[in-house]
Amino acid sequence: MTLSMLRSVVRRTSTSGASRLTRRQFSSEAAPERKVAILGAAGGIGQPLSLLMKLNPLVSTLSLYDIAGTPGVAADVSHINTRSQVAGFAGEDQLGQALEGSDVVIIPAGVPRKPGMTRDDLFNINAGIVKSLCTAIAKYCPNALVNMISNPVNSTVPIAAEVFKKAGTYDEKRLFGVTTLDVVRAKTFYAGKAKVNVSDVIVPVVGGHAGITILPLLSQATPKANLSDEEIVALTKRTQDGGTEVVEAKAGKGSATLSMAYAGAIFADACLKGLNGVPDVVECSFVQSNVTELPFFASKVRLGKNGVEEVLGLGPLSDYEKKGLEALLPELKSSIEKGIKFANSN
Ligand SMILES: NC(=O)c1ccc[n+]([C@@H]2O[C@H](COP(=O)([O-])OP(=O)(O)OC[C@H]3O[C@@H](n4cnc5c(N)ncnc54)[C@H](O)[C@@H]3O)[C@@H](O)[C@H]2O)c1
Ligand SMILES: O=C(O)C[C@H](O)C(=O)O
Repeated sequence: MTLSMLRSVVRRTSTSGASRLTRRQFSSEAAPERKVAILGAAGGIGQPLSLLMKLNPLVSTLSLYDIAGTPGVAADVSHINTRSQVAGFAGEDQLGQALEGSDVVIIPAGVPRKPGMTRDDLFNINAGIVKSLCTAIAKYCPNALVNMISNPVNSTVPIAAEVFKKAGTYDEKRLFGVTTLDVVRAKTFYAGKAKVNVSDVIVPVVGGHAGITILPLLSQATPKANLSDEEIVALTKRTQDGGTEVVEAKAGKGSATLSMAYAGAIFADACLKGLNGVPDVVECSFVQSNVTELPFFASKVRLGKNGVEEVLGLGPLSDYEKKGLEALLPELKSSIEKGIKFANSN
């Protein structure tokens, strides 16, 4: 892959074409100073995500944090010929320094699934990791936009919200569960079935980020295609099971890392564009929401200078999607409640 191909990754968005404007609007010299911190930067997602964020011209400082291994990752990516200055931080005593002044904090820290596990099986380990990292975010960069990748996202986002509430720093506009990989998958699978160019495809994915809580709205997919009901069901299920497809193929060696780094880079890029005032930046994300009766829900979100500018509604749903929505609410509710309970009792 050439450098220009890699760079083009960060110029794309999954639900909005508007973000393609960025490189025209901000040359790297004119773009504001932006610090991005990656927590878990030495991991399977963290390393390729560090590479992709190093290629993003909107980043001026890239801060790579992990419990170990980050000085090496930082030294490696720092030799790449792009704008940002890179620094690696390892161990808890360097976490504050890693976070201070961050505009965007991306969190892929935590354990991944093995075959046979659900994302919820990661809760016991990852909930504690997320809680301690968010406690540090509240202390060292309370105004940062937080991009939560660590699973189970349906619970880790509510945990983060509770930690920030307790610290008195919670701003619902600044907390995001990263569900971009579901959109990336839905686009790829839809493009294959509809026989259209994937770069032209738009598919919103709503709900949450686990199994049936992932609901691609294929009735709203464009370019339009004449797919049968069976094809819609199969595409929905494949999108819902996309993570498991990768976990099984990796056969014990973890879950999606490369496609997740791609998705995480798209979402972080959208956050930076929003912060920089680029208009009409829209991505799907799991955020505090009034779209359903649940306190958190993934849907299209307009990003702006303060983070979430507007949580967009669902739009018209097919009967199949209405049933999918009804079915996902109880599971999503219980995952959200589990996160809230953990944060308040530990
Ligand atoms: N949201 C999504 O769509 C999505 C997609 C893929 C994976 N994930 C999740 O992302 C997480 C990471 O996956 P991975 O494949 O990169 O795992 P990995 O094990 O390869 O890397 C995780 C990294 O986190 C680090 N870490 C652990 N505790 C930490 C702490 N307290 N502070 C900082 N870093 C810490 C580890 O040292 C490791 O380097 C998993 O929970 C996985 O389920 C989410
Ligand atoms: O499936 C997983 O465990 C990782 C991630 O949530 C994914 O969707 O790939």
